[in-house]
Amino acid sequence: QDFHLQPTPQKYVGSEDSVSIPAKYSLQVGAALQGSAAEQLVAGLFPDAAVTADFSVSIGMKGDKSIRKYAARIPKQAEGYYLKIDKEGIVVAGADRRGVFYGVQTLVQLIALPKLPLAEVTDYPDVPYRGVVEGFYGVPWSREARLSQLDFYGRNKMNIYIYGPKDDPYHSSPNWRKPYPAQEAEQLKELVECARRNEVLFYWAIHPGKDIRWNTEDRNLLMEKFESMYRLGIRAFAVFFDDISGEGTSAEKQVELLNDIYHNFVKAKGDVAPLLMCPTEYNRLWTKLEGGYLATLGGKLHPDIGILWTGDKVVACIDKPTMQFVNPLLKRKAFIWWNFPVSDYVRDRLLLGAVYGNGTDIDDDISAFISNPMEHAEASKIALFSIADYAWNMDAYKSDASWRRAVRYLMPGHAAALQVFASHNSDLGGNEHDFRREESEQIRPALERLLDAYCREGKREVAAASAVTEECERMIASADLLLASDENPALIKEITPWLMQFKLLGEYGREVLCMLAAQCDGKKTELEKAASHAKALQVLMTKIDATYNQNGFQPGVKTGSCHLKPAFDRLYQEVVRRTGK
Ligand SMILES: CC(=O)N[C@H]1c2[nH]c(C(=O)Nc3ccccc3)c[n+]2[C@H](CO)[C@@H](O)[C@@H]1O
Repeated sequence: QDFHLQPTPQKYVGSEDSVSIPAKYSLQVGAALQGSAAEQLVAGLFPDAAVTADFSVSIGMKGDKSIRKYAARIPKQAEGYYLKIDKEGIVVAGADRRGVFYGVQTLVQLIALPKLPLAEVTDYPDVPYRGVVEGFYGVPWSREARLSQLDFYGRNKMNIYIYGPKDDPYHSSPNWRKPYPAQEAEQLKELVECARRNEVLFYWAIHPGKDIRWNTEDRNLLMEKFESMYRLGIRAFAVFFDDISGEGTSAEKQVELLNDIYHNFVKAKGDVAPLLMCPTEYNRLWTKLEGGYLATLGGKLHPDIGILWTGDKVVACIDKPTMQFVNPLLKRKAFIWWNFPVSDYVRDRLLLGAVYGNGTDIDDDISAFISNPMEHAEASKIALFSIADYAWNMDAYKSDASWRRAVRYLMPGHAAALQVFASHNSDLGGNEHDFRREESEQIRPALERLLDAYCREGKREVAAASAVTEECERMIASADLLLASDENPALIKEITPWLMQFKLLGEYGREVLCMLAAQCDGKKTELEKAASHAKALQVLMTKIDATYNQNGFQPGVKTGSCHLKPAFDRLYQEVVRRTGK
């Protein structure tokens, strides 16, 4: 099998045999699916159905007559589906509406193969809610980026998106009390419809805690804001109380507000998804058990209200002990808000590395696993692809393989080049949350051998030098290939400053290795030539760092900063020292 379904299904039984969908086929779609996203997806896949034909396509939900023969094969889990492809036809039988949609999404992937394999897929998600919270500080995503994200979530079986950009003044202070202006309102309506087409629950979050007053006026203003969002088509709501101080932090007042919203808005409307809240104490490190904040939430917040949690720290991987601490306090399964690949506290870096470190035994302990991504929407898809894979089927999750599939998914025509770039743009460097990621792992041993041999003994370890030189050549070529590519313009636009810096870093590394060779061989003229080029490249990297991405927090453009750049700088200094310059 030379393909991999995304996310990895719970059970796939395929065969080498295949079938071609004949020109004449019949199509049956269960009545309950009328107007659904699944029906729209199927209509695009099978536009020319005949009334009768030998080859039949049957798409239905549990209870539909069209798939009753397969009812027993439908998984009992919510959003599960059974998919069968044989010589006589295709069946997609879903446990529910979203399950049908996911079964059709899997069919879309199989139909895209060179040959449609005969297969049976029995599949369902491990985690009920899987998706994204646009919850970062910094430039909120654009309309185009959000539309692209929602389509991506539909294809990757993510079912939730929470709109909560910290720097949207109508989500947070000062304008959370005010309705959106007309243009923004229209864009939100458009997003809600796009989410529906992708079977994504569109949550709108409010962040009132910075200046909320616990009085009737603000209560009414908040309720009216929710009403105005409801009129835009939003049917899922959240209240965030993170990163605030003052009277907004009162657990009792937060509980009273949330329960009021639950009873008098969510239940009253009857068609609104479960209410969610982000607590002020949203991670273990900040929990003051003696203060009773979490105990108050756990004991008094209506049990149907979901409570978000970032883990043992603001930025931390999630494991069984994490959940064993928080769930008893909240008296419910926490709704995980994973602060990765968010980079709003290391804005000079791109976090393009693999998704790893979370427990694969926590599927029964969490009600959700949602990711807080980077302001770079397209680049975030590398991590989001794997988060979708992990949350759908934890047992099958293989971090590195998923990461490579994610890279290929984003740029199939330049996967090798993007993989080189991503492998050296993953660590955060020193940061306030002490959260680090692996970077440059494959070349790291050669770097260490090269450094050790030269810095300790003044020797050029030939094999290591050759490996590092080859990596520098790969860096230079990859940067050029990606900068010249028009395969994924949104991605290239986001990462161009880092690609420019990455190419310079590759050239710098190559020149430093020339310096080292010339010094070892006693070639003075070559050494001087390489040294002056390396120095010029240092100046150019400094200029890039001072020119691009000049945000007010962590300005600049860092790349290969965990192992590559430090090693090249160390070697440069050592050559200079050894030549007595
Ligand atoms: C729940 C949560 O993570 N809230 C915010 C958040 N808060 C923090 C803090 O570190 N907040 C903080 C630190 C010190 C003092 C007050 C607040 C990080 N993050 C995320 C990552 O930067 C950020 O994207 C997010 O909006």
